[in-house]
Amino acid sequence: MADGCDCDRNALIYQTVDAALTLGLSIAHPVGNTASLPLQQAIGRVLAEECYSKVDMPAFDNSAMDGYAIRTGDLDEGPEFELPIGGRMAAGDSGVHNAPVGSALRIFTGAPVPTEFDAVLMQEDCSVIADRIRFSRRPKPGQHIRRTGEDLQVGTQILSRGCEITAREAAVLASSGHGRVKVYRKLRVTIFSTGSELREPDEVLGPGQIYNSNRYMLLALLNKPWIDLTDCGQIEDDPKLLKRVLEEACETSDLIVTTGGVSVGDEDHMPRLFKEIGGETDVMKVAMKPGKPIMFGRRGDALYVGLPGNPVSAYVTWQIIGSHIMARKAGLSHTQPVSEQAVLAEPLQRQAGRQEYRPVRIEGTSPEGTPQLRCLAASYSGRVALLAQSDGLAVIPAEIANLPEGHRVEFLRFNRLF
Ligand SMILES: Nc1nc2c(c(=O)[nH]1)N[C@H]1C(S)=C(S)[C@@H](COP(=O)(O)OP(=O)(O)OC[C@H]3O[C@@H](n4cnc5c(N)ncnc54)[C@H](O)[C@@H]3O)O[C@H]1N2
Ligand code: MOO
Repeated sequence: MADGCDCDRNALIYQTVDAALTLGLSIAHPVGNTASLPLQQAIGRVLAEECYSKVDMPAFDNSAMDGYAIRTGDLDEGPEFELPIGGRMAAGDSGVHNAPVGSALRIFTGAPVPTEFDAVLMQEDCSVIADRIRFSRRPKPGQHIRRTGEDLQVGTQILSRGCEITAREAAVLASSGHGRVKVYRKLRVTIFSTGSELREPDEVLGPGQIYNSNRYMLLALLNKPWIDLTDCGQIEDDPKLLKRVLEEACETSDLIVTTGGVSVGDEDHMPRLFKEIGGETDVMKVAMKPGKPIMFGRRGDALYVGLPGNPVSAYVTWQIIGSHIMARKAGLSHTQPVSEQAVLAEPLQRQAGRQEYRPVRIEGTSPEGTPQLRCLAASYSGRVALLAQSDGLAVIPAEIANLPEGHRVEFLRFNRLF
């Protein structure tokens, strides 16, 4: 399949993926504004402050089990032990009790353990006869008691600035007494797809027309609680129109993401138009496959990322470069993709020159537990159906052309990308 991807004559004048990414991150300053929100409204947003626990966790000594609290000093030699039940303590009780010395306290999980009691017996280990308990194993002092502050002490840092408040962060914030938190304001992102050939998936296609897949791919990729998205849909390859939409988007957005029109054809207007509206271009071409014509730059505080039109190229360039620029701009601190090691299930020959991100499927697992990858096609930048059949991207360094079966490669799983 001819897809415009195999011309590497100019690869040496292109920027490397690492250099482009470093540059992109250096120009993506987090949005300045922050807001203090009630925790329930802050869920999904990006934390804009360091958070410290406001309480000891646990806040008081409490029982880890339903059973009986006792004083180990009350026990005689054994082998059988017996104590009267002298009181009762449930979760939410204050911890004040009237159990006389030498008696056990009926207790439930989460209930305060009064200081004079030093062990809790699980009820499964006791038999209850009338109002007495009998048990045969001597409990260790401290058994089944969760001590004040053993999880976290008041003042300990629980979260760093720049994390996304997902379920785990929300839980620790709530448990440590944070009813409000400071978050970055939502990132204002505008998207549009350039191309006169594009139609919506519910329309009838005319000659030379295709369905716009990049629009829906970006809508899905940018569906984040910390993004305020403006979708301008499809824009014809009309320079005047494209220029107006791009200029307006630069005035109202922190980030503009477009697809198509960044290559060298007569209808590829975006680099020139961005310059004409006063934009400064930082990167024009990257030595990556797919996706060598990716551009990004800035105009005032707004960043512009122009992705190539080919759908797989657009997806890959977004995942490898664009998404990290966006994440940094939104205030997120962890922006690098998480990769793992894998091996090729078959040999691979290719043309060296560009760092390649090839769609692969996990075929099996090696005896050492490493995923074995099968490459689905050598030429794929327009084959969007392939993405849905793949598990991730195998990263092939620019200088390598021949990779034998079993060769180790870096593997980016789709479900660990943005
Ligand atoms: N002479 C050269 N031609 C091309 C080069 C080159 O270096 N020299 N690079 C090729 C590579 S690589 C790519 S990738 C494409 C990128 O071109 P553009 O970003 O300008 O994209 P378009 O030409 O607008 O579209 C390319 C291709 O993708 C289809 N497309 C565009 N938008 C969508 C969409 N929203 N949904 C689905 N498909 C879309 C479009 O119809 C084209 O087939 O340039 C090569 N050419
Ligand atoms: O078809 Mo191109 O190399 O992917 O961006």
